[in-house]
Amino acid sequence: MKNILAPSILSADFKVLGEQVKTCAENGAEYLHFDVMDGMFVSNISFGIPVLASIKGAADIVMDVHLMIEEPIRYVEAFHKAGADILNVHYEACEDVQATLDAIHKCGMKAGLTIKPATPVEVLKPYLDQAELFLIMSVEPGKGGQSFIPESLDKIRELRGLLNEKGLTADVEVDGGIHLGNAKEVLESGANVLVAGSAVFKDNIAENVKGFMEILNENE
Ligand SMILES: O=C(CO)[C@H](O)[C@H](O)COP(=O)(O)O
Ligand SMILES: [Fe+2]
Repeated sequence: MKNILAPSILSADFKVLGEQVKTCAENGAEYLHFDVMDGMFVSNISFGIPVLASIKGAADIVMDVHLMIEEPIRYVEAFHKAGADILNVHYEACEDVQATLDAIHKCGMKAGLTIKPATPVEVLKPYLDQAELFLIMSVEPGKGGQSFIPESLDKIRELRGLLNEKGLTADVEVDGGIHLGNAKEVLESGANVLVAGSAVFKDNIAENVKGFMEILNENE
């Protein structure tokens, strides 16, 4: 299973966003994690459709969009048009999860289904063959720079186990509090896509991405 780094631009320097995205891609990051917050599902507001459309051309990288918004089905088409490749929606934010995943697929995007730290993996069972990616939040969604919740490791193991039982090879992505010191154990638990915001965009971005790529490649 391919291991992938998804730098979260929530911690980027927006004055030079395009350059920083290019640095991530040039040093091995394959996904760019794009956190959208609506001030309702989470209390913060981040950025949205025009920013995505604008950075789409900055580098050759898969746009992995994490929608922390209520009723994301309303915006599926708009994010597709702006350049999303993978659209992650929260289980907790959808009135009709299946209809939302279907809408994402209808536009030709990959679907990601996301759960918050307090939501059990069990709720994903009906959708295991309905999404290409499952995102386990390892912090409370809403802001970057928080500490990894250790119980997330059990959730990752449980989810990978359920997928394996069914012979499914979906991406298991983990988001929140990931750094060079805990990346290996997150991968060993069964994740293959690591989101990292503050650990990538502090100090030397190229060196940080290279450090993650080394761990990702060693643990494939
Ligand atoms: O979805 C998110 C927050 O809601 C971010 O993707 C996440 O927190 C990444 O930031 P960091 O690596 O600094 O924890
Ligand atoms: Fe995120």
